[in-house]
Parts: sequence; C-alpha cells; structure tokens
Amino acid sequence: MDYPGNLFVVSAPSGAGKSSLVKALLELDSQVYRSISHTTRAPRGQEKHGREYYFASREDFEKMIAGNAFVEWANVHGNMYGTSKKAIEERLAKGADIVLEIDYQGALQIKESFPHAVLIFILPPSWDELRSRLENRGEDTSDVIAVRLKNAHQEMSQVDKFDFVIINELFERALFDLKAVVHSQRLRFLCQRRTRAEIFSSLDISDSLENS
Ligand SMILES: Nc1nc2c(ncn2[C@@H]2O[C@H](COP(=O)(O)OP(=O)(O)O)[C@@H](O)[C@H]2O)c(=O)[nH]1
Ligand SMILES: Nc1ncnc2c1ncn2[C@@H]1O[C@H](COP(=O)(O)OP(=O)(O)O)[C@@H](O)[C@H]1O
Repeated sequence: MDYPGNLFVVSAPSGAGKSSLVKALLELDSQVYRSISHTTRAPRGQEKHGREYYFASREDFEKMIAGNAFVEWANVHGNMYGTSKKAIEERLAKGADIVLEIDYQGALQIKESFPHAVLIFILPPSWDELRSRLENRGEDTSDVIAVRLKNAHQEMSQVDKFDFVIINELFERALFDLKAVVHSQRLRFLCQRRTRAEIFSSLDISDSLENS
C-alpha cells in the first residue's frame, strides 16, 4: 500500500505528554490531521465520542476486527484500541498528512503496512515526573495509574524501534522538535516518494534537465 500523504505515528507511555503535544501541533499546522481511534475504554470526564475517540463496546470492536476494518489494533492497559482503515485511507489518498497517537504495538504494525510511516517516541524526563503528570492530570484512579506506570517499562524498552525520540521535559522545546520532524519529513518526501520528472514538472527548470 502506498499513499501520497505522510503518516506520522506518535507513541509514548501514558502521561508522557503525547496528546498535549499532538494537540499543540494541530493548532499550529492545519495540514496535519489526527486520526480518531476506536476504543473499548470508558470516556474520561471531558472526552466526547467522535472527538478524542470512537467509544465502542467490546462486542462491536470484535465485529470490526472480524470485518477487517482496522489497519492496526492492540490491547493496551486492558482495553482494545484500533485505527480504522476509514480513519486514514481517504485522507492519505488525498495527500493529507495524518498523525496517529497509538501505542508501540500499533506503531510497529503500521510500519509493516506503511513502510514510509515516521515513528516518533515521546519520553518523559524521569519516572517521578511521569508519575506526577499522571497524578496531576487527575483523570485516572490510583489503580489505573499503577497499571500505566508498570506498563511504561515495557513500552519504553521499544524506543530503539522508532525513527525519532523526543524528550518532553520543557513542553515548548518538545513541540519545536515535533514540528522539526514533521517539517523535515515533508522536505524528504519530495525525493523519497516522487520521480525526478514529477519533482521537476512543477518547476521552470524541468526542460533544461530533461535529457541529462
Ligand atoms: N494500537 C493502538 N493504540 C492506541 C490507539 N489509540 C490510542 N492508543 C494507545 O492506547 C494507550 C492508552 O491511551 P489512552 O487510554 O487515551 O490513555 P493515555 O495514553 O493515558 O492518554 C496509549 O498508549 C495510546 O497511544 C489505537 O488506535 N491503536
Ligand atoms: N512538558 C510538560 N511539562 C509538564 N507537564 C506536561 C508536559 N507535557 C504534558 N504535560 C501534562 O502532563 C499530563 C499528561 O499529558 P498528556 O498529554 O495527557 O499525556 P499522554 O497523552 O501521553 O497520556 C497532562 O496534564 C499535561 O498537561
């Protein structure tokens, strides 16, 4: 499968700041869209169906798996999460850039199906900071936080399978790094994904290089 749009995958342990960073990126960059995943997790306080996630029953989620509706899915912290084909294929085919906020299992599945996908891993500066971000977010019970911190060890051990690592210590610095990755991929895209004729066809220099 190959598409003209760029596909960015952002993974991180819970609380590292991936949702905040992706949200800030989208506010600054109108050419990038966030894919909305399906999940069996219950909505948090402010979350809305169709905005943060499509919230689904386990039964409906399993029907979607059986119907081959997902490009990737995984069980994360005891809930099912998946990216539907519908969520990304139409937009990518139109040349839009898509960002997926998914776990490392999903990220690795995406790389298999979309070798051009750019995998970005966000790390917190320390365990203490990760814990305090989860606690201060105030969305999860202490049991849920404990599971997420425990799973963070396994998740962080996957970091070397990613193309880029961003340390989210100072938020603005991490956002700058994320923007830099997106920007550099757009520039690289020209050479990676287009023939020379396609690159030159939009430029005045196309004729002079035709026979070289
Ligand atoms: N594989 C996969 N993981 C997902 C998807 N959507 C979200 N996740 C991951 O599931 C994990 C839990 O997400 P969430 O419940 O929103 O909690 P948070 O990470 O604490 O914000 C995170 O690692 C997400 O990146 C998806 O469509 N596929
Ligand atoms: N660089 C940062 N410094 C301090 N707090 C941060 C930083 N980045 C994110 N946070 C806060 O940490 C909490 C977790 O961030 P969030 O984006 O929800 O993480 P994730 O999506 O990875 O679970 C939120 O309350 C967020 O406002």
